[in-house]
Amino acid sequence: MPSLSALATLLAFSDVILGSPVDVQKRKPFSLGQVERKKFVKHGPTQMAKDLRKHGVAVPEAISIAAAAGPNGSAPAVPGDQYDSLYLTPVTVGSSTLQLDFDTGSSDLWVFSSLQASSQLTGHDYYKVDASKKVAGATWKISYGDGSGASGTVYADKVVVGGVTATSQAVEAATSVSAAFQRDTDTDGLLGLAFSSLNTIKPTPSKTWFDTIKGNLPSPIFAVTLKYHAAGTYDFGFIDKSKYTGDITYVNVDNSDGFWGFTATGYAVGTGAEVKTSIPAIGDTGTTLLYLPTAIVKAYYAKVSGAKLDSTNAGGWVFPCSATLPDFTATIGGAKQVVPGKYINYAPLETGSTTCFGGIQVNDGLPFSIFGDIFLKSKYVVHELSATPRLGFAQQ
Ligand SMILES: Cc1noc(C)c1CN(C)Cc1cc2n(n1)CCN(c1cc(N)ncn1)C2
Repeated sequence: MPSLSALATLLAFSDVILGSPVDVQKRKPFSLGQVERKKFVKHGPTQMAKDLRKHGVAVPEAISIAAAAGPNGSAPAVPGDQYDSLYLTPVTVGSSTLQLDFDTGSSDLWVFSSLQASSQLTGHDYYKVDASKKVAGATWKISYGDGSGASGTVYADKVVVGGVTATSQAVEAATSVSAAFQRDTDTDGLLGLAFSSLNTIKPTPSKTWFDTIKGNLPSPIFAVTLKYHAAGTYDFGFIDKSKYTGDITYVNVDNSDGFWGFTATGYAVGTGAEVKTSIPAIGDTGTTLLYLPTAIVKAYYAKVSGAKLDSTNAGGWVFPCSATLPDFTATIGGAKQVVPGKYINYAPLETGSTTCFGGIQVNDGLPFSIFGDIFLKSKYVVHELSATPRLGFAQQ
């Protein structure tokens, strides 16, 4: 077994020793300016593993183990309230540690900041901006599906998640946030994990944190393990077999609109037969519920005693909190993904109410279905940001 230093030497001359055939174009002499990459901290074994793989050389176990222990990271996803309305993860931004909502349905890393009126900051941790890090002329403004939103200016600063550091990440410092965010004193901002094409910074969009650091991971992946009324994890750069059962089923992603898009091919309610139908959808950790076509939602609540659509008072499908809810199954990549019925009771309409709001609601007005937290919290979901992006689903 060659030593790590021997492998380092090997790799230092890998282009020569491995003799990878090089197709040298006949061209005029030219020189390429070297620009040092400052964006992240390198990890030797990870780089070795990548270089060996690039040249088709089997990666020795010692390197694989060292790489797996490399700059990959794991961070907790803690429910923001007793109903799993959202999940929060600690992130170091500059010199502040903030609780951010990791959102695979958007692509801005924005934070409450010292630029806001102090009245907006009550109950929040916030980013203390450093004028020397301001990105001149850059602004941002984001609006979400529920009408909430925020806007502000941009700073280039250190952002650390689960021990993985981006040394100069675009940090979107809020100058103003909507009332919903002001009221939600648990959330100090969002960290977007959709595709960078959705980033709202003007005049030049920036990369998401994951896009910034993915090249320094053993693999360009992150895995989402949200849990029912419990803390889960966001893992970066590795797959943790202890977090799922059975196999991971992969599907190709359509990211043409910047989302983690996929198509489910059928559904079932409870023990009923599968109904084969195409369900265009996105995975979205920033959305609380599971939004589906009206026909599917009606078929589901037809099996719930006392369920009704109360658009006026409740804004959706409700049922007696005592109701027994059937499981919901979506077929994705040929695999049956089951959501336990009890996960589909989101919350009482208000504290003490005996009427509960459904975790499955209609996707009216949306161009696709949204597989939000109600679906995700029974799954282990691998997000692979490779040349052809993929999603992998497994049962927790
Ligand atoms: C939500 C929520 N529910 O109960 C509480 C508390 C909250 C958080 N609170 C009200 C404030 C808030 C509003 C939003 N968020 N947080 C997260 C981003 N939002 C998204 C993301 C996305 N991918 N898709 C749609 N909207 C809207």
